[in-house]
Amino acid sequence: MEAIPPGALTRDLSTLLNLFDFEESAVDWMTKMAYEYVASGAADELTLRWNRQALDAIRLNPTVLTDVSQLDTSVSLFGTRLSHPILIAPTAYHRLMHPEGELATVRGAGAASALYVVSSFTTTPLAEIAQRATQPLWFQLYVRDDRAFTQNLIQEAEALGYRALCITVDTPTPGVRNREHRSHFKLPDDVRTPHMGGPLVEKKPLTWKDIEWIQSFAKTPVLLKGILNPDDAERAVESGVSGIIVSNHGGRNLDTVPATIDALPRITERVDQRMPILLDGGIRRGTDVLKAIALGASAVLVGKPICFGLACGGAEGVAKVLQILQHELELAMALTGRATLAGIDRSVIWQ
Ligand SMILES: Cc1cc2nc3c(=O)[nH]c(=O)nc-3n(C[C@H](O)[C@H](O)[C@H](O)COP(=O)(O)O)c2cc1C
Ligand SMILES: CCCCC(=O)C(=O)O
Repeated sequence: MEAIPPGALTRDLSTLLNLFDFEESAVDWMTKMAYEYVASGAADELTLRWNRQALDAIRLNPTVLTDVSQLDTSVSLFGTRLSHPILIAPTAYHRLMHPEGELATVRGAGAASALYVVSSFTTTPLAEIAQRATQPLWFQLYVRDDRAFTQNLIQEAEALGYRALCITVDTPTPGVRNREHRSHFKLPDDVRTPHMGGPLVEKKPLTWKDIEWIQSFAKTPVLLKGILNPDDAERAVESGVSGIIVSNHGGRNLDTVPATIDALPRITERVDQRMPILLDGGIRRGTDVLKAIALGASAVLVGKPICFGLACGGAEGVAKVLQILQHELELAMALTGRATLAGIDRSVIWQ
């Protein structure tokens, strides 16, 4: 790994005003390999681009002269009250982005009152993250062929106070990652993943039977991360899981699947309030959060911007990314005449 640039922990973030600024600045603070790993999408990166383009293409239909003097962005998920609906998506290898890795992320989450979904590929032990958490944590699970290992990992996370389990179901294999390969992605020797051992090279298929098996002993709510197909959403309801995350893995797995915001309305319709739906993919502006909620999401997650925030400024960078998005959401609510998240319905979308 190249040396961490001098002053890495004290750089000035005041000129970074939105999430795109963070991405642009992060290029200067990351190794080429780390930047390519985070920023790239699968194959021709069509889905990666569509995630953004589809959000941009949605126009808003504001209501004027409503009382927006008291904005309330809070939401309850599985019995936990959150002060805003913007969660940290699980992303691997934070020590590749900043020397403090996940310990910086969890401090940033605390400063921004954000729920943090910790990746199976964390480069910091789950216990150390939990020790420093002041906001709720969830755990993202990659199911390994060794099911006893998986069961132990789930039980370890639960015992440490992780409050929900997000099982990633869209990655029977990683996708075509040309940019990652071109930059010769390899974890530096001093960056380890204490809960995963090696990379994902699983042979035993993960199926609905495994989801039932996990639910037979899991004590915390189980969510499926990576649903795009309404039939799968229906099956998820039938399988008794507590929620789903509509996700195309940030455009990193199967290229040419639709933007998540385009997949959301059909899933919302099919699920018909039977469980909460979360969404990630391309959320960069407060208006994006508002659009996702209008189309049926209870909350959203952000992936790449958190990695870029971490690279630009450790905990402070993570907190600032989240605070910007949260503030932009408040402005979007005030300007569309919606004082609460419950008030953000489809009528806020220009049809
Ligand atoms: C660098 C990086 C690493 C990721 N690692 C994981 C992971 O370990 N587990 C997982 O379920 N998803 C992982 N994801 C996918 C994210 O959880 C999320 O679905 C996606 O990044 C959301 O899109 P966005 O980056 O446009 O916000 C990763 C994404 C990125 C960019
Ligand atoms: C095999 C997946 C590793 C982490 C991940 O989910 C990602 O890079 O998107």
